[in-house]
Amino acid sequence: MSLLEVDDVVVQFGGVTAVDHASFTAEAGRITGLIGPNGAGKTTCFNVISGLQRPNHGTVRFDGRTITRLPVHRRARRGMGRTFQRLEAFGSLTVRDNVRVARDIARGLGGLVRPAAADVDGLLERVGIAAYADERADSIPTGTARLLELARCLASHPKLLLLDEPSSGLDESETDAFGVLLAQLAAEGRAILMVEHDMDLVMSVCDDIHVLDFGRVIASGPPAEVRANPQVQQAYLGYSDVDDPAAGPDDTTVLEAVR
Ligand SMILES: Nc1ncnc2c1ncn2[C@@H]1O[C@H](COP(=O)(O)OP(=O)(O)OP(=O)(O)O)[C@@H](O)[C@H]1O
Repeated sequence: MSLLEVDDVVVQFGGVTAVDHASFTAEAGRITGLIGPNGAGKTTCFNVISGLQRPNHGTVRFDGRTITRLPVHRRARRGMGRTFQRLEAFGSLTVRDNVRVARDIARGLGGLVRPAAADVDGLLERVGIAAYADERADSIPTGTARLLELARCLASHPKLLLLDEPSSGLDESETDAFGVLLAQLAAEGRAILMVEHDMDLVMSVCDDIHVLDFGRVIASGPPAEVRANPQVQQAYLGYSDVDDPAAGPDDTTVLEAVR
């Protein structure tokens, strides 16, 4: 059984079908990519999983239980953590205090079993931003702020990490370090589900990838299989090297060109 199961989910906004009978999973100990062109429905799927958006149809199961109608805070209590495309840190607090607040909120959500207090400085060290501990959160670079979001998320000991464009704002070497960190976080047993536009990162760190297009899952599988899928190439660039093998770049370039 997968830690997260999204089953036949439909979300409609008026006449727009943002998610169209989408089914996919994320497994403990693995990094799963959710990719697709702009407007494909990735953020809406994240909202359905985290409880911000009620689906018109379909089911979300987490850790063996149906959570489709569970409010956000109860999902968090069960072990779901999320970072957002838009940064959510408290700008006037220091980086360290931001993580401290996240930790304290998570402990407050703890219900019968309060999670152990996370080691705040240890978390800053872990995501590589200890040098910014005493800086105000609104004064740090965007890439660092994304790592702060990750540290805040980790402070609640999530079983599932939902990461929305976590690498945007990171430079190349920071992205490489981030990839290593993700692999470690997954190896410790967490499930990571990531929406990410950096195809190099997606292809190098993900164990499984689901591709959305117009709200539908058009491909699921390991990176090499997804990268070679003509429907995926078509969805991204309106080009398939199966239609005309001589017409375009090789499939690595096709996906890299999306960035
Ligand atoms: N609250 C809303 N009201 C109306 N339409 C919406 C709403 N949220 C999303 N949509 C529409 O649903 C579709 C899917 O949007 P969504 O933001 O989930 O896509 P996405 O894959 O995350 O895109 P991006 O990569 O640009 O963030 C789009 O057509 C979008 O315009």
